[in-house]
Amino acid sequence: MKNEYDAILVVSFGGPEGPDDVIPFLENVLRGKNVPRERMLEVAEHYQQFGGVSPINGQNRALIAALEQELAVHGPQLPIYWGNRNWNPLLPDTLAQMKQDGIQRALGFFTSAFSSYSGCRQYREDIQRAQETVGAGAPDVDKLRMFYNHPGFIEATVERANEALSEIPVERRDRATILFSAHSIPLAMAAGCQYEVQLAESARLVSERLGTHPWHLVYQSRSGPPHQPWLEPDICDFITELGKQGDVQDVVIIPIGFVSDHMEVLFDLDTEAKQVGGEVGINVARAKTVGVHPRFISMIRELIEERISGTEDRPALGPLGPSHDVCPVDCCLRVTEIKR
Ligand SMILES: C=CC1=C(C)c2cc3[nH]c(cc4nc(cc5[nH]c(cc1n2)c(C)c5CCC(=O)O)C(CCC(=O)O)=C4C)c(C)c3C=C
Ligand SMILES: [Fe+2]
Ligand SMILES: [Fe+2]
Repeated sequence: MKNEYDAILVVSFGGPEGPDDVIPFLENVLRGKNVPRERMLEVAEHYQQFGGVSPINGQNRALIAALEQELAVHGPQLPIYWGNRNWNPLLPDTLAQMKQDGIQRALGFFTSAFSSYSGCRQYREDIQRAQETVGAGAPDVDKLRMFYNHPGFIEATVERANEALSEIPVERRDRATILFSAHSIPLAMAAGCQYEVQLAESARLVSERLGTHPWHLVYQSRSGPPHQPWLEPDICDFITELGKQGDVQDVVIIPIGFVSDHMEVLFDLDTEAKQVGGEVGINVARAKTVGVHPRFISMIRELIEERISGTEDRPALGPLGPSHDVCPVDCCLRVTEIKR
């Protein structure tokens, strides 16, 4: 069966592009979320230390340029649009432009490899709201499947990890501990999705291709009030604990939960986690995210082709199989409280 599409829509998070954007951006991010204002101001300070500019928008521009090139060479010949949840270009403006250009049905690539409310359902809600804002004639958008176990994502991550491992002195390299890091979320939210299961599976798939390193899945960028439980262990606490145990010399962080080196990677890992490593006598190296790795870009093209052709051949590594194309009604529900 063949599906007709006339565009690709890259759907992402957005980030500030100057000091005056920081607070309004963070207010957009945190609208409706239970996060103390002090935490927001603390995060604002991280952004201000980098001139109020998050690299995420530039990284998405680079991703789109690389994908345009990939589609120009291999097809399908489709225009690529880009819309964000939290900062310009915002999804309603992008969908209005798509309507003006006569686009009727697009395939959506979300910059999240893992299923969560934030990375799946919330983006679908954002698109729906944008369609309502644009009104009649707004394009339909079908989301591409989650790619946490796609060979393209795993192979690109493995290559990035090997680059970071090569920074460790060769005589110590095989003993380096690997920390796979992902954005923490409230435990209640985690109960409504496959986030932890998928993260653990990606980490396993990558680690088995790296050799026999000890490895752990850890979390970063926690934002909730202190009484609310979020996914743990926190990466900085974990490195501190490794330091106390005294038998780990080198740690390689793989930011498996993210696809580009945005502010949460630069600040929470390169600044904070590396500083903690220094304090406890552990050398910390950090692998780059997949970014515009050619295998990651070819994976996006493969996901597009697979969906257009309707083929049954949908590559996925490991036992969990390919993720669904169309989210079931209860996919990535926003659970705010765990029922006991
Ligand atoms: C309740 C859950 C979350 C809160 C609160 C939250 C706050 C928060 N997040 C950022 C910046 C980023 N978050 C990103 C990804 C991301 N965030 C959550 C959850 C919460 N964040 C999840 C589950 C994820 C992963 C899925 C996804 O949407 O990507 C990202 C990366 C986005 C990307 O496209 O790569 C950023 C950047 C801030 C500044 C913030 C509030 C202080
Ligand atoms: Fe976040
Ligand atoms: Fe989902």
